[in-house]
Amino acid sequence: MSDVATLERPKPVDGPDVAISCSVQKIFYGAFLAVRDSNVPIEKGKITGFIGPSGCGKSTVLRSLNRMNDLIKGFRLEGQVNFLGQDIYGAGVDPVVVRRHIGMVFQQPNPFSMSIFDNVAFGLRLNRFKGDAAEKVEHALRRAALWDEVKDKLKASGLSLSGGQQQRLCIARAVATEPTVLLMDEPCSALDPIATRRIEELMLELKKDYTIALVTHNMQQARRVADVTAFFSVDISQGGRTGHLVEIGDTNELFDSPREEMTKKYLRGEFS
Ligand SMILES: Nc1ncnc2c1ncn2[C@@H]1O[C@H](COP(=O)(O)OP(=O)(O)OP(=O)(O)O)[C@@H](O)[C@H]1O
Repeated sequence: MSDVATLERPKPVDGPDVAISCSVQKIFYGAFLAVRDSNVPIEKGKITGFIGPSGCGKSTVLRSLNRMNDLIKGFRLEGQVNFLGQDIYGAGVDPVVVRRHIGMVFQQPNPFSMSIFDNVAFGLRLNRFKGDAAEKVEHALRRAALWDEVKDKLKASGLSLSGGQQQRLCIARAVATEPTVLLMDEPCSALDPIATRRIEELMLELKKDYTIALVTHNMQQARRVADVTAFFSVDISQGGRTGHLVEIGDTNELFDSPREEMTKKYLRGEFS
């Protein structure tokens, strides 16, 4: 019998401390069952890290939290994702509005080919912001710990910045619209160790104002920054490759005394 078969189905978690209650029964890409049975509460004011082997569905689940997967042909979610009690997949819910409240930072820094200022102001314009854009842009750049480095060259192209600066620019762009939650999909994987540390410090700073969900390949990074860690794995027992949540809990507890045998094996490096 596989480890998977012995696991109980986790129960959906909701409540006043939960910003996003994610209750996935199944996620398909076309006919392919990519993720099953994964209930992942994203707690307010905390960093929740998603770890697990390649292909276990970390990014798929993360992108489901703000309907980013809607853009992928064949994507289908069975289950429910509630943001502050509202079903984000409910009839009449505008995904653009969802993404204003639940922003995203991607693996590769992806500034637009426009000035530093315009990169940050982009989301404001998209959301028809009528107030003082300069003030908002400065505030966002300060929140992303980039202001001092770019304040004298706001008209320079965002693409002229270093990789680490570009990623902080993308974080500034994401926070400019004042979201409640930030989804970060391996935000440091393209960065050197110094730029990575900088982003990690920034995440710890940002969690004072934002709830964060973070996909990371780097278990040490999860240990350093995540308050809560969700471990996903891949079920190959039925001939497929379906990802699923194995366990979620306090980061130190998950790393030091995991409940599930599969988590123990992964942490011991027995599979990757
Ligand atoms: N756009 C897509 N179309 C079809 N299948 C996809 C798509 N995106 C992901 N998948 C598949 O869904 C499964 C989960 O992928 P996902 O990227 O979510 O995993 P992951 O845990 O984030 O992987 P990694 O750590 O390698 O980035 C994989 O089998 C992957 O091949």
